[in-house]
Amino acid sequence: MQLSFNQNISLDQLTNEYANDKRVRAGRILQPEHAADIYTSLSEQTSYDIALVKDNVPCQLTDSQWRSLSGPERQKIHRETMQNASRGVGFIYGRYQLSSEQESITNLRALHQWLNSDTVLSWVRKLSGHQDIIAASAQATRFTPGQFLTRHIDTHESEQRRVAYVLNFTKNWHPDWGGLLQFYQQDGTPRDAWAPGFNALSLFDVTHVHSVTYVTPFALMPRYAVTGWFRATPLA
Ligand SMILES: O=C(O)CCC(=O)C(=O)O
Ligand SMILES: [Fe+2]
Repeated sequence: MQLSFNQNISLDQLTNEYANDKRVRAGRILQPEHAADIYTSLSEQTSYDIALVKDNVPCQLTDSQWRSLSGPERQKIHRETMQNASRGVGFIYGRYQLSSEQESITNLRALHQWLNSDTVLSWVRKLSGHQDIIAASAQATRFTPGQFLTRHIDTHESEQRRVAYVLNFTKNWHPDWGGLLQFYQQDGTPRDAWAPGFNALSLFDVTHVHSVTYVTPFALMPRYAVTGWFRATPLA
């Protein structure tokens, strides 16, 4: 599968919008049949680790690691996650890091290659003004009820991230289910929030303060996305 932008979107218009506030989002970004294939991969072929903060260190537990923990060990992790979150720290969500060289899930490999294509990288360079962007990292994420990612910025010293992207693959998401990409002013005052869509792209400068709000217990489906950063360093 060779991905491409949906012909109906205007990249120039998105470039102009980004200039206002270093943020832009667009629906129907990929050709619909390609978005459908990626959704199938995210919902049926991807096994997600649990990303969380354990003993004050961000880490990932595989499904089997999680299942091999005793009840009290899981409760301890849950308690730490909740205590951190009460102070606005930490996260818990499903995460699958795409391998840049040998990604085995074909549709996700195609997506990662497309994100690193000249077409996409040169557009993001133009849109953001960051001429030093040379690569895009990528991870698949799944937020299920009770999961969240607290307020943060995405700057990263060694990766030299410039622009964050979120490609959402969530059909008929109800905004009351949470899982919103919430933006904040620097002092923590909430700004606007973007609900996840299907085949929808959000792009924002890594200095924007943001979070993924708590996915409520009554959300009827997981929130799937492919996210990452356009960066000035090569992928490992
Ligand atoms: O999934 C999203 O909407 C944002 C994810 C995010 O902020 C991150 O991974 O740093
Ligand atoms: Fe982020």
